[in-house]
Amino acid sequence: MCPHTNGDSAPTDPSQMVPVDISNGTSHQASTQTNGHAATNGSAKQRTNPYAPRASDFLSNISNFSIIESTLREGEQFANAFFDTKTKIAIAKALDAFGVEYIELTSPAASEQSRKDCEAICKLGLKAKILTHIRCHMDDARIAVETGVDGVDVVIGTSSFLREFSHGKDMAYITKTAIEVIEYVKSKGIEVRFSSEDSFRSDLVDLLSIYQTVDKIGVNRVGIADTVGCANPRQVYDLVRTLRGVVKCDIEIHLHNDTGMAIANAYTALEAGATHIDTSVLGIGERVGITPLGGLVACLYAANPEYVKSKYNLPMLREIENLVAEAVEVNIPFMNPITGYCAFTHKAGIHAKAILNNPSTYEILKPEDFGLTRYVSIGHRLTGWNAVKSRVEQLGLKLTDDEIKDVTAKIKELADVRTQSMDDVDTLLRVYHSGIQSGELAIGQKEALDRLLRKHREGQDATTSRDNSISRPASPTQA
Ligand SMILES: CC(=O)SCCNC(=O)CCNC(=O)[C@H](O)C(C)(C)COP(=O)(O)OP(=O)(O)OC[C@H]1O[C@@H](n2cnc3c(N)ncnc32)[C@H](O)[C@@H]1OP(=O)(O)O
Ligand SMILES: O=C(O)CCC(=O)C(=O)O
Ligand SMILES: [Zn+2]
Repeated sequence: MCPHTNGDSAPTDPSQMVPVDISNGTSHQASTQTNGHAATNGSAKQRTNPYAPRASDFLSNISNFSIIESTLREGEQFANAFFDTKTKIAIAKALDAFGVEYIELTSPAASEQSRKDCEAICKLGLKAKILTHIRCHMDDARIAVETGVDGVDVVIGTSSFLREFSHGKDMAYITKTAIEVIEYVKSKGIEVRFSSEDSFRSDLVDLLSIYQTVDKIGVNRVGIADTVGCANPRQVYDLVRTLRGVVKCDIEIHLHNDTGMAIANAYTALEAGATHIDTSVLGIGERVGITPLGGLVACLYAANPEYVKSKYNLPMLREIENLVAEAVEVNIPFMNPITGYCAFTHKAGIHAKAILNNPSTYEILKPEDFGLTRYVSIGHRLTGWNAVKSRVEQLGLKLTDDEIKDVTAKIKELADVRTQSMDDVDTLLRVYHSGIQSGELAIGQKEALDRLLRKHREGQDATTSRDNSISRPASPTQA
């Protein structure tokens, strides 16, 4: 496996982790769901979460949205990205199998190979609709409609920065060209979207006026773009909501992550009435990229798990992220939602105890819904006797609670020097258990325990060196 990618969301040394068996009646399923947040069934009284998404909000599309997956367009703008045809096809097929509604491809005007790749992906017969992304220009539009795409995403900058320093056109020219391009694409019987680049630094009157114009001529969607990642959730809510009152067509949003707001802004856009969200796998794109597919899915799953599970093949997420990470030669970030390597590993004793009783205490996402495993880490000084007890039971050892507390103290003493591997902990538990069984050990007899551990280690060293002398095979190079 590529060193950059993830095998599971567990730390690289699984020997330090206890996989938690959720089939023992302590799973999320044993709890009840309240607005996507699980509440315990036991003595704890259930209350409605006042901060949960309000189903009564008639504008909200939290449970009614489409993803426009732009790894093969915005993602190709990531500094490290080069996708050959085979890789593009593999990514497109994986995204389709995951269930995204749209796949957006680089402009066929960018290069001859980009055009051929666009045609090749259109011919795959995927369920997802294939879009390409072009400048607001008739030359690009003519090339795009010939590729076989299901729709064309048209964009042009409307902020004074871009009008002055990018294309140099005024709003009258932009509006006239937009109408020409939209009508042309529509005449070919395919979808068309019009987007203003750098929307959050554009004049609101200019924006609403051009969106209203293109809505009237029958554009399928209008797009808002936070091209420089400057927007905050409140600004996103205000702009989307205002636009919702002005156009009848769908509303797409494209959010850059320069200030870390891309997921929160996407969520807010849906609450305000946006219908389509742009994503890329791992968020790759220009600079630090855009709303990541995995992070958005995590956020929307937390709001409505059943809806998200019904739309997308969630266990595929890890595979898709690994595919793209490998293609662009980056690591999966350790703090990535869902697939970050510690995303479902619990460490502190207080957390571990509660998780073992009911995973919903410290998890908003169920690892099993993403084909992943929950782990409890116990070989460290923050561990507690409840976590150790769970391991004792997994190993089939019989110890009283007081004995488990006693051996937990030993784990902490050892872990004050260095973190103990799972093998270290298991050995200690077994030695402790056999000492208790044989009567060589009683609670609190630290020296006796140290003696037993030393004896065990010496016995092991002897076995290992005997084994080595008998069975160590000659290495291939020596043969
Ligand atoms: C915010 C975004 O991510 S938008 C999408 C970005 N995507 C891309 O840029 C796709 C890859 N780009 C390319 O391959 C090339 O830039 C091409 C083929 C599109 C254009 O290449 P060139 O003709 O060599 O122009 P260059 O890239 O230097 O400059 C962009 C040109 O497009 C014009 N332009 C920029 N944005 C737009 C727009 N939205 N609509 C119409 N024209 C535009 C500029 O004025 C400039 O025109 P000029 O040739 O008269 O100076
Ligand atoms: O077409 C769009 O809506 C967005 C274009 C883009 O990538 C951006 O503005 O950052
Ligand atoms: Zn972008």
